[in-house]
Amino acid sequence: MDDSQQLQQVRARIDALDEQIQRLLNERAELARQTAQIKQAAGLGENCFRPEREAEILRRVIARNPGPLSGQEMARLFREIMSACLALETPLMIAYLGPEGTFTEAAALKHFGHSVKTRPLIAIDEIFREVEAGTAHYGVVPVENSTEGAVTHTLDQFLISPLQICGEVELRIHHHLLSRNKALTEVSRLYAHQQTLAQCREWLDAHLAGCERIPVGSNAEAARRAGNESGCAAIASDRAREIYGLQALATNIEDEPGNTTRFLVIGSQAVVPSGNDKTSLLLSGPNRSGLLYDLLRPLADNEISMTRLESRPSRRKLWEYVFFIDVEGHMEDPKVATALATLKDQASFLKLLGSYPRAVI
Ligand SMILES: C=C(O[C@@H]1C=C(C(=O)O)C=C[C@H]1O)C(=O)O
Repeated sequence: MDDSQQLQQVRARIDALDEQIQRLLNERAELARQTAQIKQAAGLGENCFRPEREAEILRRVIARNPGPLSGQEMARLFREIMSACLALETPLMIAYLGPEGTFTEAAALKHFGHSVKTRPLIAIDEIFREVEAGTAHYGVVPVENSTEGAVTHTLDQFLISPLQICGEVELRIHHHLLSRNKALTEVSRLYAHQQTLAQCREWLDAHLAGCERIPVGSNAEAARRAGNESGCAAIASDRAREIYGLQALATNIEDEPGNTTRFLVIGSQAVVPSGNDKTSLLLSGPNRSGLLYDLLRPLADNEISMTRLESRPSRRKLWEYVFFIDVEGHMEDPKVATALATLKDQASFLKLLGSYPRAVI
């Protein structure tokens, strides 16, 4: 058998497999549709998205995957399959911190897949309002960056919003220097979001020391401006480069190679346990010595691991703070429930922001 015959044979096998995969996908879609009908008949609401079920499916895909495709790659494919199946019913509407081309858009698509509808909004409080009003099923907002820390606008919204956290997304962030101009020497003004300027400070000091740095609302907005003005550049993503037709004068200019942003998915749904969850809460008490120690003791006593602690001004009294705490486990897990019951007695203010599956992909 010569090479071309061999190739033909292998291709014929691929074609046969593709046919099977396609048939199975449609069979799966039909079953997903049936579950949606059962849920609707049972009065479980028109939104059929189940974060805990999707997280379980993705974890199982990774655990049983023999390769050669990597577990993460396979999970991404299944992410899209579930997204398409769900869109057969009411496609989800996801509000995110825009404009188009932001990392928050990338995070929203990573979490929900590409079969959802998305709506870019220009401020974090607008996303909360849109989801509260029910015009979007979920919202996606940034909450912390591994280099620069908390996104305080998001934390402050949780003080006043009734929404729950339904999920988290982690995204590796790569920043590029984008411009209409062809050389670094032609650039005298630089636009980017404040956090991004901070994440690239060392690179900018070394390569664009004399350039004016102008903070703007988002990196996508920076890219839009760089597309309209000569002699300026933006720091933004590769997606923003495509959208605004810019050239990359330098790539991956973030100071920390592991630069990662964590996003939260907000909605009005309480998520049931998935088997690997986190719980977020807000705590505060009257300012006195040992307050934080006392507030954290019930967690330690119940062997609950805290993954994050952030403090913000309470906005009620000068030098009084609220603590944002993330712990491992679901609020229905016995140990977490015991700790929360004790905390409720001790803190003057306790607000549960939600339990949700840990990020899988
Ligand atoms: C199919 C269901 O509903 C939705 C679709 C899923 C899927 O395609 O696998 C999984 C969870 C839900 O978001 C279900 O609950 O089983």
